Amino acid sequence: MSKTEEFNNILNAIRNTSPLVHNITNYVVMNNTANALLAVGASPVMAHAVEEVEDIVSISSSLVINMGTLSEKWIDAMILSAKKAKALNKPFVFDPVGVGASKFRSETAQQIINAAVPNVIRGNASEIMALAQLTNSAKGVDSTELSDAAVEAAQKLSKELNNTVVISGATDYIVTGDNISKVTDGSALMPKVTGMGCTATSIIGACIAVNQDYHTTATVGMEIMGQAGNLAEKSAAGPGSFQMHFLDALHQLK
Ligand SMILES: Nc1ncnc2c1ncn2[C@@H]1O[C@H](COP(=O)(O)OP(=O)(O)OP(=O)(O)O)[C@@H](O)[C@H]1O
Ligand SMILES: Cc1ncsc1CCO
Ligand SMILES: [Mg+2]
Repeated sequence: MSKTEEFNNILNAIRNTSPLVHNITNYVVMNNTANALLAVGASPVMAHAVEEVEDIVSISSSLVINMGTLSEKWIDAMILSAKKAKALNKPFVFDPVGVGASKFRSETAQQIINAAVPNVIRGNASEIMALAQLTNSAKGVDSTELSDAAVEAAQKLSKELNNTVVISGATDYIVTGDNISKVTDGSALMPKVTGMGCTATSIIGACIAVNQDYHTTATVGMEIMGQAGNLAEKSAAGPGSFQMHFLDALHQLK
Protein backbone atom coordinates (compact mmCIF):
# COMPACT_ATOMS: atom_id res chain seq x y z
CA MET A 1 0.00 0.00 0.00
CA SER A 2 1.31 3.50 -0.82
CA LYS A 3 1.91 6.07 1.91
CA THR A 4 -1.04 8.11 0.65
CA GLU A 5 -3.35 5.09 0.77
CA GLU A 6 -2.23 4.28 4.31
CA PHE A 7 -2.82 7.90 5.34
CA ASN A 8 -6.28 7.98 3.74
CA ASN A 9 -7.30 4.60 5.16
CA ILE A 10 -6.38 5.52 8.71
CA LEU A 11 -7.87 9.03 8.59
CA ASN A 12 -11.09 7.66 7.05
CA ALA A 13 -11.29 4.88 9.63
CA ILE A 14 -11.02 7.47 12.42
CA ARG A 15 -13.73 9.61 10.85
CA ASN A 16 -16.02 6.68 10.10
CA THR A 17 -15.76 4.93 13.45
CA SER A 18 -15.03 7.82 15.90
CA PRO A 19 -12.99 5.61 18.24
CA LEU A 20 -13.22 6.42 21.95
CA VAL A 21 -9.73 7.48 23.05
CA HIS A 22 -9.12 7.40 26.82
CA ASN A 23 -6.65 10.08 27.91
CA ILE A 24 -4.95 10.43 31.27
CA THR A 25 -3.12 13.63 30.48
CA ASN A 26 -1.95 16.87 32.04
CA TYR A 27 -3.86 19.94 33.24
CA VAL A 28 -2.08 22.17 30.70
CA VAL A 29 -3.31 20.44 27.56
CA MET A 30 -6.54 18.62 28.42
CA ASN A 31 -8.74 21.01 26.49
CA ASN A 32 -6.41 21.29 23.47
CA THR A 33 -6.02 17.55 23.07
CA ALA A 34 -9.73 16.81 23.52
CA ASN A 35 -10.50 19.39 20.82
CA ALA A 36 -7.79 18.02 18.52
CA LEU A 37 -9.23 14.50 18.87
CA LEU A 38 -12.71 15.77 18.05
CA ALA A 39 -11.42 17.78 15.08
CA VAL A 40 -9.67 14.75 13.57
CA GLY A 41 -12.85 12.68 14.00
CA ALA A 42 -12.18 10.69 17.17
CA SER A 43 -14.08 10.76 20.42
CA PRO A 44 -12.06 11.85 23.49
CA VAL A 45 -12.62 11.01 27.13
CA MET A 46 -10.40 12.46 29.85
CA ALA A 47 -10.60 10.34 33.03
CA HIS A 48 -8.06 9.95 35.79
CA ALA A 49 -9.92 8.84 38.94
CA VAL A 50 -8.62 5.53 40.27
CA GLU A 51 -12.26 4.62 40.94
CA GLU A 52 -13.13 4.57 37.24
CA VAL A 53 -10.09 4.25 34.98
CA GLU A 54 -10.37 0.49 34.54
CA ASP A 55 -14.01 0.83 33.47
CA ILE A 56 -13.10 3.59 31.04
CA VAL A 57 -10.25 1.55 29.54
CA SER A 58 -12.72 -1.30 29.05
CA ILE A 59 -15.06 0.76 26.89
CA SER A 60 -12.31 2.62 25.00
CA SER A 61 -10.51 1.72 21.79
CA SER A 62 -7.12 2.99 22.96
CA LEU A 63 -5.32 4.49 25.96
CA VAL A 64 -3.11 7.60 26.08
CA ILE A 65 -0.99 8.18 29.19
CA ASN A 66 0.79 11.53 29.46
CA MET A 67 2.78 12.28 32.62
CA GLY A 68 2.89 16.08 32.20
CA THR A 69 1.52 17.10 35.61
CA LEU A 70 2.01 14.19 37.95
CA SER A 71 0.76 13.50 41.43
CA GLU A 72 0.54 10.32 43.43
CA LYS A 73 -3.14 9.45 42.83
CA TRP A 74 -2.71 10.07 39.13
CA ILE A 75 0.22 7.68 39.00
CA ASP A 76 -1.93 5.00 40.65
CA ALA A 77 -4.55 5.61 37.97
CA MET A 78 -1.93 5.46 35.20
CA ILE A 79 -0.64 2.12 36.44
CA LEU A 80 -4.11 0.64 36.88
CA SER A 81 -5.14 1.72 33.41
CA ALA A 82 -1.91 0.56 31.74
CA LYS A 83 -2.35 -2.90 33.32
CA LYS A 84 -5.99 -3.02 32.27
CA ALA A 85 -5.10 -2.02 28.71
CA LYS A 86 -2.53 -4.80 28.57
CA ALA A 87 -4.99 -7.37 29.99
CA LEU A 88 -7.61 -6.39 27.41
CA ASN A 89 -5.12 -6.00 24.57
CA LYS A 90 -6.03 -2.33 24.01
CA PRO A 91 -3.53 -0.18 22.11
CA PHE A 92 -1.56 2.07 24.47
CA VAL A 93 0.61 5.14 23.74
CA PHE A 94 2.80 6.82 26.37
CA ASP A 95 4.10 10.42 26.50
CA PRO A 96 6.96 10.62 29.05
CA VAL A 97 6.76 14.43 29.47
CA GLY A 98 9.88 15.81 31.13
CA VAL A 99 11.39 12.42 31.95
CA GLY A 100 14.91 13.01 33.24
CA ALA A 101 14.03 16.47 34.63
CA SER A 102 13.28 15.07 38.09
CA LYS A 103 13.80 11.80 39.93
CA PHE A 104 10.02 11.63 40.39
CA ARG A 105 9.36 11.78 36.64
CA SER A 106 12.06 9.24 35.83
CA GLU A 107 10.81 6.78 38.43
CA THR A 108 7.24 7.22 37.26
CA ALA A 109 8.12 6.63 33.61
CA GLN A 110 9.92 3.46 34.60
CA GLN A 111 6.98 2.31 36.74
CA ILE A 112 4.50 2.85 33.90
CA ILE A 113 6.65 0.96 31.39
CA ASN A 114 7.11 -1.84 33.92
CA ALA A 115 3.33 -2.05 34.42
CA ALA A 116 2.74 -2.44 30.68
CA VAL A 117 5.03 -1.84 27.74
CA PRO A 118 3.42 0.91 25.65
CA ASN A 119 2.85 -0.03 22.01
CA VAL A 120 4.10 3.44 21.10
CA ILE A 121 6.19 5.95 23.05
CA ARG A 122 6.29 9.57 21.76
CA GLY A 123 8.63 12.19 23.14
CA ASN A 124 10.98 14.96 22.04
CA ALA A 125 14.67 14.19 21.54
CA SER A 126 15.75 14.90 25.12
CA GLU A 127 12.92 12.83 26.58
CA ILE A 128 13.70 9.85 24.37
CA MET A 129 17.41 10.08 25.24
CA ALA A 130 16.61 10.31 28.97
CA LEU A 131 14.25 7.36 28.75
CA ALA A 132 16.78 5.23 26.88
CA GLN A 133 19.38 5.96 29.56
CA LEU A 134 16.96 4.87 32.29
CA THR A 135 16.22 1.51 30.79
CA ASN A 136 19.71 0.98 29.43
CA SER A 137 22.67 -0.43 31.35
CA ALA A 138 25.25 0.38 28.66
CA LYS A 139 26.89 3.80 28.79
CA GLY A 140 27.33 6.67 26.40
CA VAL A 141 25.99 7.61 23.02
CA ASP A 142 28.73 8.04 20.45
CA SER A 143 27.14 10.49 18.08
CA THR A 144 27.77 14.21 18.38
CA GLU A 145 24.60 15.13 16.48
CA LEU A 146 21.54 15.54 18.73
CA SER A 147 19.19 13.93 16.23
CA ASP A 148 21.57 11.05 15.55
CA ALA A 149 22.01 10.48 19.28
CA ALA A 150 18.25 10.55 19.78
CA VAL A 151 17.62 8.14 16.90
CA GLU A 152 20.23 5.80 18.33
CA ALA A 153 18.54 6.05 21.74
CA ALA A 154 15.13 5.44 20.16
CA GLN A 155 16.44 2.36 18.40
CA LYS A 156 17.88 1.00 21.61
CA LEU A 157 14.58 1.59 23.44
CA SER A 158 12.50 0.14 20.64
CA LYS A 159 14.62 -3.00 20.51
CA GLU A 160 14.57 -3.41 24.28
CA LEU A 161 10.83 -2.91 24.56
CA ASN A 162 9.89 -4.42 21.20
CA ASN A 163 7.68 -1.44 20.37
CA THR A 164 7.59 1.77 18.32
CA VAL A 165 9.34 4.93 19.52
CA VAL A 166 8.61 8.36 18.02
CA ILE A 167 10.96 11.34 18.36
CA SER A 168 9.20 14.60 17.50
CA GLY A 169 10.90 17.76 16.31
CA ALA A 170 11.47 19.69 13.08
CA THR A 171 11.94 16.20 11.64
CA ASP A 172 10.00 13.41 13.32
CA TYR A 173 11.57 9.96 13.47
CA ILE A 174 9.40 6.89 13.86
CA VAL A 175 11.56 3.98 14.96
CA THR A 176 10.63 0.31 15.20
CA GLY A 177 13.83 -1.70 15.59
CA ASP A 178 15.79 -1.15 12.41
CA ASN A 179 12.81 0.34 10.60
CA ILE A 180 13.06 4.16 10.63
CA SER A 181 10.58 6.54 8.97
CA LYS A 182 10.80 10.32 8.84
CA VAL A 183 8.17 13.06 8.69
CA THR A 184 9.41 16.51 7.69
CA ASP A 185 6.06 18.32 7.41
CA GLY A 186 5.04 20.78 10.10
CA SER A 187 5.48 24.41 11.10
CA ALA A 188 8.05 26.32 13.14
CA LEU A 189 5.05 27.76 15.02
CA MET A 190 4.26 24.33 16.48
CA PRO A 191 6.86 24.48 19.28
CA LYS A 192 5.52 27.98 20.12
CA VAL A 193 2.18 26.52 21.21
CA THR A 194 2.14 24.50 24.41
CA GLY A 195 1.16 20.89 24.17
CA MET A 196 1.57 20.26 20.46
CA GLY A 197 3.66 17.25 21.47
CA CYS A 198 0.89 16.07 23.77
CA THR A 199 -1.53 16.60 20.88
CA ALA A 200 0.71 14.48 18.65
CA THR A 201 0.58 11.69 21.24
CA SER A 202 -3.22 11.82 21.43
CA ILE A 203 -3.52 11.85 17.63
CA ILE A 204 -1.35 8.72 17.61
CA GLY A 205 -3.84 7.40 20.19
CA ALA A 206 -6.63 7.88 17.64
CA CYS A 207 -4.60 6.19 14.88
CA ILE A 208 -3.65 3.11 16.91
CA ALA A 209 -7.30 2.74 17.91
CA VAL A 210 -8.19 1.93 14.29
CA ASN A 211 -5.07 0.06 13.10
CA GLN A 212 -2.54 -1.90 15.14
CA ASP A 213 0.32 -1.88 12.65
CA TYR A 214 2.05 0.45 15.08
CA HIS A 215 4.90 1.68 12.91
CA THR A 216 2.51 2.68 10.14
CA THR A 217 -0.11 4.17 12.42
CA ALA A 218 2.41 6.20 14.45
CA THR A 219 3.87 7.49 11.18
CA VAL A 220 0.42 8.46 9.91
CA GLY A 221 -0.26 10.19 13.25
CA MET A 222 2.84 12.36 12.85
CA GLU A 223 1.94 12.97 9.20
CA ILE A 224 -1.53 14.19 10.27
CA MET A 225 0.19 16.61 12.68
CA GLY A 226 2.62 17.76 10.00
CA GLN A 227 0.03 18.32 7.28
CA ALA A 228 -2.31 20.14 9.66
CA GLY A 229 0.67 22.26 10.74
CA ASN A 230 1.48 23.15 7.12
CA LEU A 231 -2.13 24.15 6.47
CA ALA A 232 -2.53 26.14 9.69
CA GLU A 233 0.67 28.10 9.08
CA LYS A 234 -0.79 29.56 5.87
CA SER A 235 -3.49 31.41 7.81
CA ALA A 236 -1.74 32.06 11.13
CA ALA A 237 -0.31 35.40 12.26
CA GLY A 238 1.39 33.89 15.35
CA PRO A 239 1.00 31.18 18.00
CA GLY A 240 -2.50 32.29 19.08
CA SER A 241 -4.14 32.15 15.68
CA PHE A 242 -2.01 29.13 14.77
CA GLN A 243 -3.65 27.16 17.55
CA MET A 244 -7.11 28.01 16.22
CA HIS A 245 -6.18 27.34 12.58
CA PHE A 246 -4.54 24.05 13.56
CA LEU A 247 -7.88 22.71 14.86
CA ASP A 248 -9.61 23.85 11.67
CA ALA A 249 -6.88 22.18 9.62
CA LEU A 250 -7.33 18.86 11.43
CA HIS A 251 -11.02 19.06 10.56
CA GLN A 252 -10.32 20.01 6.93
CA LEU A 253 -7.53 17.48 6.21
CA LYS A 254 -8.10 15.59 2.99
N1 LIG B 1 10.76 23.29 14.13
C1 LIG B 1 9.69 22.56 13.81
N2 LIG B 1 9.23 22.55 12.54
C2 LIG B 1 8.17 21.82 12.19
N3 LIG B 1 7.45 21.06 13.06
C3 LIG B 1 7.86 21.01 14.33
C4 LIG B 1 9.00 21.75 14.78
N4 LIG B 1 9.17 21.50 16.10
C5 LIG B 1 8.18 20.65 16.46
N5 LIG B 1 7.40 20.35 15.41
C6 LIG B 1 6.19 19.49 15.45
O1 LIG B 1 5.46 19.88 16.59
C7 LIG B 1 4.84 18.76 17.22
C8 LIG B 1 5.28 18.70 18.68
O2 LIG B 1 6.62 18.30 18.74
P1 LIG B 1 7.63 18.78 19.88
O3 LIG B 1 8.90 18.04 19.64
O4 LIG B 1 7.69 20.25 19.93
O5 LIG B 1 6.88 18.18 21.15
P2 LIG B 1 7.11 18.42 22.70
O6 LIG B 1 8.46 19.01 22.94
O7 LIG B 1 6.76 17.18 23.40
O8 LIG B 1 5.98 19.53 22.97
P3 LIG B 1 5.07 19.77 24.27
O9 LIG B 1 5.80 19.21 25.44
O10 LIG B 1 4.89 21.25 24.34
O11 LIG B 1 3.79 19.09 24.06
C9 LIG B 1 5.24 17.55 16.38
O12 LIG B 1 4.17 17.24 15.52
C10 LIG B 1 6.47 18.01 15.60
O13 LIG B 1 6.56 17.40 14.35
C1 LIG C 1 4.15 23.17 29.97
C2 LIG C 1 3.84 21.87 30.59
N1 LIG C 1 4.24 21.57 31.86
C3 LIG C 1 3.89 20.37 32.25
S1 LIG C 1 3.02 19.51 31.07
C4 LIG C 1 3.12 20.82 29.99
C5 LIG C 1 2.50 20.79 28.64
C6 LIG C 1 3.46 20.48 27.57
O1 LIG C 1 4.04 19.23 27.69
MG1 LIG D 1 6.11 16.92 25.32
